[in-house]
Amino acid sequence: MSDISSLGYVRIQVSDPDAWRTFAFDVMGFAEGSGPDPDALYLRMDERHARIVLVPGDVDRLLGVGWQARDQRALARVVDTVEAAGTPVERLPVTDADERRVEEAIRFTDPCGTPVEVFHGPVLDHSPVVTPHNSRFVTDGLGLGHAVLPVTDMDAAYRFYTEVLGFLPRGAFRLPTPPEYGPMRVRFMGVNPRHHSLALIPAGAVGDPGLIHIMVEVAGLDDVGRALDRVMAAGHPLSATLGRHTNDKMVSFYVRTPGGWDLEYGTDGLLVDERYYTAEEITADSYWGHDWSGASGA
Ligand SMILES: Cc1ccc(O)c(O)c1CC[C@@H]1C(=O)CC[C@]2(C)C(=O)CC[C@@H]12
Ligand SMILES: [Fe+2]
Repeated sequence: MSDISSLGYVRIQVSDPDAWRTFAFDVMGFAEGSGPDPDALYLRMDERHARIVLVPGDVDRLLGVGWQARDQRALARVVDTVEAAGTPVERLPVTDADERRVEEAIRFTDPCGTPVEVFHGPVLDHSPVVTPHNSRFVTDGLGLGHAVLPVTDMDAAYRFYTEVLGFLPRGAFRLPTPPEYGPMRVRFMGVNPRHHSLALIPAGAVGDPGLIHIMVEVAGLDDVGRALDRVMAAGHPLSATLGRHTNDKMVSFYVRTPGGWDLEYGTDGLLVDERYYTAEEITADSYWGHDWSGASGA
């Protein structure tokens, strides 16, 4: 198994924090978390201080994808294997670890330039998780959700995550592109029963924001439906309508965030049993729905 246990947090720079405040709390129903930066927005989902940290800045840009290791020994093994693979690793100073509300963290960039952090020892917030619309987020043992990243070199990135970091392949989706381009695949990887905590999508270049989407899971279809009602009422554009995916079986919709990337908001995700799972290639992204044509809501 991987020394990575789950997707712990994401840190993202945002150019329009005012729009984000309303979007995150009033519309998407995150609880307001806490943290040291009075200008940052802390999106809380569970007993962590924050799962999504939004830092105001000049452009919208992914600052770090934070992967959780079980303990300090697992983190030390990650340092060794990443350095042995030829990637320099930076140990974060205590002030940076404190800011992230973790005991210890490291940072490096993956082969396509995505900023990656690995940490252990999250500091918990035991106060009740009071979400504005009573949504309950599903994170126990599964992490915050999944991140989907654009990659310029799929083979290098896929090898790095699976062979260096030990992510488990959880199948692929062959994109419907003309045969002369050769096969282009979205690749999915997991580190726990959540079907995928990471997906990689082929991209010509990785420009800002450096992030395709973040998925968060809520406990029931009513949480998804009521969030969708609020999204439509607030006039946020849908990137994809409600639908059910063929691989993780999740019912979700995708809304364009003020940061120029999508938030996937879903429920009923598959829990993979590693004893029986074998990686597979899906031929459609969804059983129904997930209309990406932009006709609705945009
Ligand atoms: C196929 C799939 C299964 C489960 C997911 O959580 C998930 O995000 C996806 C990807 C959906 C979709 C796709 O397959 C084609 C390429 C798309 C449109 C993108 O560029 C972002 C989302 C991708
Ligand atoms: Fe997704």
